Amino acid sequence: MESVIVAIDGPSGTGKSSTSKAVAAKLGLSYLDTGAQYRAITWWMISNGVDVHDADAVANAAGKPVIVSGTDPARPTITVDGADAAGPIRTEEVTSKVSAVSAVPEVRALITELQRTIAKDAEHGIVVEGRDIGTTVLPDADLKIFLTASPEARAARRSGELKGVDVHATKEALIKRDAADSSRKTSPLAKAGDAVEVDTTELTLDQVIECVVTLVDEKRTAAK
Ligand SMILES: Nc1ncnc2c1ncn2[C@@H]1O[C@H](COP(=O)(O)OP(=O)(O)OP(=O)(O)O)[C@@H](O)[C@H]1O
Ligand SMILES: Nc1ccn([C@@H]2O[C@H](COP(=O)(O)O)[C@@H](O)[C@H]2O)c(=O)n1
Repeated sequence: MESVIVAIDGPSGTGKSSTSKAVAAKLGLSYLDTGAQYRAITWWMISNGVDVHDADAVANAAGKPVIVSGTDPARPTITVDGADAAGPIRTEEVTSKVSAVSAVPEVRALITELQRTIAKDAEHGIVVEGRDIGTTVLPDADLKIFLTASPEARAARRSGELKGVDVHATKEALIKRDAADSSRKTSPLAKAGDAVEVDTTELTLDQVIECVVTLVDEKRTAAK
């Protein structure tokens, strides 16, 4: 198996981005952060005065922004209408509104199409991380991983990133976002039936990376 497609899904803060970037870099693969794309379209909606809780308004505007993702794991990029969106998509406002926008079927249809095109064009293969990659976007991925971790571990990790942020409030916000993402009708956050579940609660990031690299190697060996 020359080119390999790896799907990594899971709830917020389980280590999807950190793991996917490192695995892609180690194996010479491309990397796609699909959460960044949903954040980018949310940022565009906010910036253009679209009420994110009005699903019809979001659906009508969904085709307007041009979202481009750079897939080098050493320097992933995201632009909206040509402007760098890497900073603005990480604000508290975008984080609190992204689940409403990502639940709109028209948004998901457009972004899913974009994701499939990027995966198809990745010459050496790609690691794609998100919530519905193994179930919907790339159901034929060579390897599917579903990362989990306790809410306490995830909140502690996030609070470590954002100095001075209250761990309890962070935990509640994570739980709320996961509940919204898991309960939406279209393509909810879910583990694919054939995904390997890795509980990262007691693992270091390096151990998780090693685990995924080993699983990819096993797949490649089995395919020879
Ligand atoms: N196994 C681990 N042990 C300790 N810290 C970790 C581990 N995995 C990731 N982290 C840290 O946890 C934080 C969240 O990780 P990351 O952004 O990769 O999660 P995520 O699943 O992509 O989150 P989100 O879905 O919200 O974007 C980062 O600061 C990262 O360095
Ligand atoms: N495949 C995906 C990926 C993400 N989402 C939505 O985007 C939000 C932000 O994701 P992060 O990984 O950057 O935290 C997430 O909460 C989902 O609402 C999605 O729907 N599908």
